[in-house]
Amino acid sequence: MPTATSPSPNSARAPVIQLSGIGKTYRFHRTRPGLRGSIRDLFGRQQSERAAVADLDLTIRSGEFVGLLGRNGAGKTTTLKMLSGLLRPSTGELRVLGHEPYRRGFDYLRQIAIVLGNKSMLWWDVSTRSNLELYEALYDLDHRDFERSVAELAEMLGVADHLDIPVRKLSLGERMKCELMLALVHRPQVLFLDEPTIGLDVVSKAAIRQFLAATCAEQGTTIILTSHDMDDVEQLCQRVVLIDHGRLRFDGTPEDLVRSTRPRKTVRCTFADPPIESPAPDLLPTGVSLIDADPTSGQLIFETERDTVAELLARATQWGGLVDLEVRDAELDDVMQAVLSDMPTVAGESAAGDRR
Ligand SMILES: Nc1ncnc2c1ncn2[C@@H]1O[C@H](COP(=O)(O)OP(=O)(O)OP(=O)(O)O)[C@@H](O)[C@H]1O
Repeated sequence: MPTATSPSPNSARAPVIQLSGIGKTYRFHRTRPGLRGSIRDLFGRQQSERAAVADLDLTIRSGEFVGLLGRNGAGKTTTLKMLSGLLRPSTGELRVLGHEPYRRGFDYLRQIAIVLGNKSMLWWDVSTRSNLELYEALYDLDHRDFERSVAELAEMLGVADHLDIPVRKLSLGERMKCELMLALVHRPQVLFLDEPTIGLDVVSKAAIRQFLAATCAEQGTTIILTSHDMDDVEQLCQRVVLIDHGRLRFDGTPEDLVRSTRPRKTVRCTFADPPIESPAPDLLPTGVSLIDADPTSGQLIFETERDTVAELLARATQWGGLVDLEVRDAELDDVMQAVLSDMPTVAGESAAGDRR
């Protein structure tokens, strides 16, 4: 399990988001089971608390596209909610664009946007255009700038034909694109995305990823994304921040995460006529292992240290009949699976007092 943090590749740019010792503890009450339990609850409820985020230090710079990763319950949404001002941190100092987000000052809100994949910000009974016009009034946008933004966003997202249809009649993919339009119509500097591609088909996912990549690259928008879809992360994020039980476990590039977790390379050799199914270990360079052999397709798959790849390729060429080969790092998906299954599953909950 990697614990190291590596410096951001964008360290020359201005910090936009700064978290120092940020923690969030939820307080809630537990209900007792059964009728007797409900009656006892009337006279005093069991209080509990859960530390969802603890001691988080992080700096994110202008124009970065950062993936906030972790398994279910790791504290990603809580972190995004603190960043966007929906929640106030219990401890620590948090600044986004120089503002304390929880104050929800208008100056701050007009510079950010949040898109929650499982919660709509659009008003369902009216069209997307009406929703956009509401935002135009809310943010007091210049009408010509607004029209230009709407036209550009609609073209980039391919939703020009859907703008005048009531939101409830849109498909999930169409609605998600309209959610993004609504979030970006006032040209925010920072965009928070919580699972924006959840439940979408491959075509819609690809369109949204392309749009987000262009928004970050062309507009310079700083984007923080949480997603369980590692293709989102691999294709979009220059940096990944891995949290577990609300604590920072890794901060670096996706490539660094892969290398520090699964440093070995996979070499897939395809032979016209597979020469060996289970090669004797002395046929392979030291440190190379055969992890799969498929005589039907003629494929042999090896795992090897980086510096043994060339030697393995030289041997494979000598075996004859080599028609194709592929050398690659482990997939981010496999890496995340390895990293997450490595982490202990303790619940960060404690009784805060029992007012019986
Ligand atoms: N309002 C709340 N009251 C009490 N506990 C909460 C509340 N909201 C979240 N939690 C708890 O805080 C922890 C972190 O939740 P959070 O939603 O931030 O996780 P997450 O990483 O976004 O998970 P997922 O990937 O499943 O969305 C979880 O254990 C969750 O049960």
